[in-house]
Amino acid sequence: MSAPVTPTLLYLDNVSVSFDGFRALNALSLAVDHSEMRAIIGPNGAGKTTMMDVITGKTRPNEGTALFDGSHDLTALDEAAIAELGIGRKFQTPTVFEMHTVEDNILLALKENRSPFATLLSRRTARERERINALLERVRLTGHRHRKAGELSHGQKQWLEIGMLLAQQPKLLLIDEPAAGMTDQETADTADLLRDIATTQAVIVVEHDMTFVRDLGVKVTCLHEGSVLAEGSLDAVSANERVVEVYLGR
Ligand SMILES: Nc1ncnc2c1ncn2[C@@H]1O[C@H](COP(=O)(O)OP(=O)(O)OP(=O)(O)O)[C@@H](O)[C@H]1O
Repeated sequence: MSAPVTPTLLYLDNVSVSFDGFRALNALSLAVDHSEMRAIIGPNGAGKTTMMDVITGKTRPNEGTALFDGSHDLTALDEAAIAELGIGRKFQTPTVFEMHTVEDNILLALKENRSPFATLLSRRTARERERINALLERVRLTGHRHRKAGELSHGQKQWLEIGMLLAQQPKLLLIDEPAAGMTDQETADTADLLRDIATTQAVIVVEHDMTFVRDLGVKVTCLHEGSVLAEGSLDAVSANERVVEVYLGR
């Protein structure tokens, strides 16, 4: 039977995760549509990282449903199989190949399954050149393509890593605190970049910087003690008394 066609790309229902009896996620439910960007906020320990770990297969829930792109059961798949389904994750610290040029980093990501040595020595096909150009343009690094990745600013390294993830053509991109350590200009440019990415794939972004979240202009979910405390526009969520009490007012 083929999967039903719904706007929902990611569907979490009643997901709980316990560590030694402590509930890091407590009956968490969340649905994200195709090409939706969602911002996840909430105090330290709210369960944001644990939620990302469940989505990527790093942590198995004790209870609950986690479906992706129709009927793929994320709780039954390992991390490699989930990445293969089209879920890419970007951690807070950028991990790029510092000694290689910006464009070679993208090339290596395009050909992830081949040895780096063979990849860098082989001739690039016209199709590869086209894809590298498009990805560099998208992450605003065209003018930096011949520089070593290690010479880029912190913000540019983050964009390069996002470009490397996009090379895998994920359907859903999970991004952890992209604005941390960025200048104000880089933060604003990153909001722009993510808004652009969300026109073609879904994005879940965990962030504490409320100026950045406001710039994203998307639906916000506030987690607290492993559950959804409030969901809606940033204005609506910010006006929620409980959200102010446990998070924004602190
Ligand atoms: N492997 C683990 N073993 C035991 N407890 C854990 C483990 N991973 C997370 N926890 C606990 O689960 C709770 C949720 O943690 P999580 O890292 O998901 O929160 P978070 O919202 O990402 O917080 P932060 O904003 O600080 O990153 C915390 O109380 C944390 O101490």
